[in-house]
Amino acid sequence: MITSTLTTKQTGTQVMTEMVTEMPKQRVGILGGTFNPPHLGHLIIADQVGKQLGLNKVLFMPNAQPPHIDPKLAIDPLLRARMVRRAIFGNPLFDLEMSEIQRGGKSYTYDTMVDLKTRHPKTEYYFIIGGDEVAYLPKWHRIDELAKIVTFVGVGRAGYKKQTPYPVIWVDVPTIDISSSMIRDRVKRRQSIHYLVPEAVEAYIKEHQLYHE
Ligand SMILES: Nc1ncnc2c1ncn2[C@@H]1O[C@H](COP(=O)(O)OP(=O)(O)OP(=O)(O)O)[C@@H](O)[C@H]1O
Ligand SMILES: O=C(O)c1ccc[n+]([C@@H]2O[C@H](COP(=O)([O-])O)[C@@H](O)[C@H]2O)c1
Repeated sequence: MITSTLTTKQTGTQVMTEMVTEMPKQRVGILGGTFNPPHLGHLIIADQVGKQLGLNKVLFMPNAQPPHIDPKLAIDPLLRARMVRRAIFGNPLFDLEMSEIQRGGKSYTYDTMVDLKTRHPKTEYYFIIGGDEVAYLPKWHRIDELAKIVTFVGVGRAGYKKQTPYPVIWVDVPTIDISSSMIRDRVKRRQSIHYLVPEAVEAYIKEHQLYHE
């Protein structure tokens, strides 16, 4: 905010006036996920949505504990976050958002978005979800309130239905049938995951012997 002193022409009196130089409104995408591990499907949807909607940033936000999945299936959040950091490295549109991991416990999106909106009230958030997940929105914690503070962005995924009682912006992205469960399964069976995950993630999985059982 810039405050300047002006002298008005008619009265000659000195008045303080505030020339408020507003920060331009930030439009930020959030790709929340378990990222167990991150794969090319995640990178493609985040990049496509960010560019097609002209967003300032897309934040990859690994959860601490996925709300509706058996937490035992997800490896340590810090390992998942490190893989995400490696996966997004070099793309200036992308950043890592650690607030769910820092908060710990079950990562309900409503709690996270209230926290982010409180810290960044002028930012508009676009919450990106795979088309398969859109069908489950009615089951999300405090979904009616969440729908008022974020805009949902749905992206195509094989076998999804575009039906939801909540407003969703649909963005067309090339369909890529890769999932984290498929990657885990391939590692377990000693099959190649090359070109399915970024090379740095492949190296990390190998180095730390992840998903071998
Ligand atoms: N190939 C894909 N195409 C479109 N959306 C995807 C794809 N993979 C993941 N997503 C979406 O990205 C978000 C985060 O996904 P998540 O980290 O749970 O990975 P996942 O591949 O769905 O994992 P899992 O196979 O373990 O369920 C979710 O909204 C999910 O629907
Ligand atoms: O808040 C909820 O009730 C809720 C229920 C299911 C999923 N989510 C969020 O949706 C994102 C994708 O979830 P997942 O399980 O596919 O990794 C992730 O950020 C989850 O925290 C959130």
